[in-house]
Amino acid sequence: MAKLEKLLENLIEFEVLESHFPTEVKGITYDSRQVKPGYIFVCIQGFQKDGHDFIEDAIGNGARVIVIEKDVPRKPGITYIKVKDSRDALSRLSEAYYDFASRKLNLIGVTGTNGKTTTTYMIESILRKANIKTGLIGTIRNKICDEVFPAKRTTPESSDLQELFARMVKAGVTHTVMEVSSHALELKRVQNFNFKVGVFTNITQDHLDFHTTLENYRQAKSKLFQALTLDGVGVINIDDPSGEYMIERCKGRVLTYGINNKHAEIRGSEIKVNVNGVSYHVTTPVGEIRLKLKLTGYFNVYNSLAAIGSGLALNIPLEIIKEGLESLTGVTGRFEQVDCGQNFGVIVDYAHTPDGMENILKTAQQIARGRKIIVFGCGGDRDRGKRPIMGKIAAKYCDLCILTSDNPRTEDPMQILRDIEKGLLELDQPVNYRIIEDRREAIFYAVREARENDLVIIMGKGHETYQIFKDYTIPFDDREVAKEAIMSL
Ligand SMILES: CC(=O)N[C@H]1[C@@H](OP(=O)(O)OP(=O)(O)OC[C@H]2O[C@@H](n3ccc(=O)[nH]c3=O)[C@H](O)[C@@H]2O)O[C@H](CO)[C@@H](O)[C@@H]1O[C@H](C)C(=O)N[C@@H](C)C(=O)N[C@H](CCC(=O)O)C(=O)O
Ligand SMILES: Nc1ncnc2c1ncn2[C@@H]1O[C@H](COP(=O)(O)OP(=O)(O)OP(=O)(O)O)[C@@H](O)[C@H]1O
Ligand SMILES: N[C@H](CCC[C@H](N)C(=O)O)C(=O)O
Ligand SMILES: [Mg+2]
Repeated sequence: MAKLEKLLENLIEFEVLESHFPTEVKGITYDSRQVKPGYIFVCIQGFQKDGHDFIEDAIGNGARVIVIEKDVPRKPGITYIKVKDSRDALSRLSEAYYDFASRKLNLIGVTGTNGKTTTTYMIESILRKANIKTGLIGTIRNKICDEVFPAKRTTPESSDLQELFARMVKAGVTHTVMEVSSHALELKRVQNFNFKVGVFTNITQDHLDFHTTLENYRQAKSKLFQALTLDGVGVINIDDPSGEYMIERCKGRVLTYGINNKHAEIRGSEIKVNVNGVSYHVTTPVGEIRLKLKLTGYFNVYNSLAAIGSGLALNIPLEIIKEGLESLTGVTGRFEQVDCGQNFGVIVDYAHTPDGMENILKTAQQIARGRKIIVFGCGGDRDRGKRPIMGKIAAKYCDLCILTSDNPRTEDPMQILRDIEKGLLELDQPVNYRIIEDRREAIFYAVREARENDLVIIMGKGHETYQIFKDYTIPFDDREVAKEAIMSL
């Protein structure tokens, strides 16, 4: 509970159009359906809907303070506050409502097209090894110490974040590691936050439906490095073509990592990838270590170098960093093996971008002893440009490609598959492929086709336990379906 007057001290540029002070505030939200008595309702003009259209619902649910960007008919007994930017106001009001919880935590933010979830898991493991009480926010789940909470999106809305932070502070958490998506940076979900560490993994094509150009996408990502604390550190991949761009925009100290660039301060070498993991050597400004990760793939060396940089930025000893990384056994739905004793391999992975896919298939090539069979699709209502590119990559690396639905959302599933097929057919060589729209059938088909030593890669949905169609969502878990398919042999 807080006094509205107190919260308004944290707002800039606002006008109280109608006031009924003093007002006790019992919560704050941007969604009329979440309003409870005594809540502030902040109206956001979104991409699909306009929050101003739901003011009546919000008042019906008990909102007594309405934050607006444009003029609306007023009702007696209700306080109306007009602001220039509702998303900014949401962030500022909730920051004050939750007693500036974000400032009481050491925030470690990870951004980049691929590797955010994996890197946050690695950093969490290091922090825990150092006996630090941690919070985690990301695609798979949110965590406060050992307590797990479901995640709706990669980076929640600002008020939901502040609420989580407040619970973290209450639980004694001192460090919070979070994924910071480009949507979050663009839509001000992390506006006014100060990050102690900002990590840049990489930028490759994705989300052009939202950002329209790669330049806008890159610029959105760079905002994380402008939001560092004065003593903050930007941990930046300088093998990535956008690394330099992030360095130029980094407000704090820079710590670079890489494999190819000999100027990288944290540098991996002597990399050996095998089916159960990867081993390599790392030089850092404070010493050298040999590492044996239980996660496989060349790309995971990059993720771990980012995690090492974060650990060093937080003054964690190298030995503890090594222990933290080596004790991580895997990340749900990322190169996860499904083993029911069958004589071929089955991997479930979350690659959903051309770069992620290429990385996984290169790893598959390094470890596979037989044919590679891929089952994948692309999400609807997301970047359409990546579809043919992914088709082409699949055809280049795999002996059999099975195109199937991912989350079609509001799009026609067959149209998505035809978009992928276009790329698949661009290759000069003949491609062995099938289109099976139903994902369950597709997985069963792949498993039935697999012979001894083959590798079936079921890609794109990883940890997801649902499939989203236009008008409904069904429970769906690639790992469970793969098990059923194997057991049916
Ligand atoms: C493009 C995008 O990110 N959109 C998000 C954004 O939508 P929006 O602001 O346009 O909102 P809107 O749906 O048009 O509605 C406008 C306002 O009316 C409100 N409303 C709406 C209906 C109602 O009955 N009552 C009501 O008050 C809404 O709560 C909202 O405040 O804010 C909404 C509320 O928080 C989000 O649900 C919505 O996420 C959509 C569903 C989404 O799919 N987002 C994805 C793309 C996303 O954010 N992904 C990133 C990263 C992905 C990655 O890691 O690769 C993520 O961080 O998860
Ligand atoms: N550093 C990396 N470079 C390229 N591909 C990667 C990297 N790390 C992971 N991947 C691939 O991308 C997939 C997603 O990885 P992860 O979940 O860690 O990324 P993310 O950035 O959190 O994704 P999202 O944008 O959905 O939150 C993995 O399953 C793997 O196939
Ligand atoms: N966080 C990513 C995940 C995509 C995963 C894929 N299964 C899809 O639904 O497109 C996104 O929202 O673009
Ligand atoms: Mg993620």
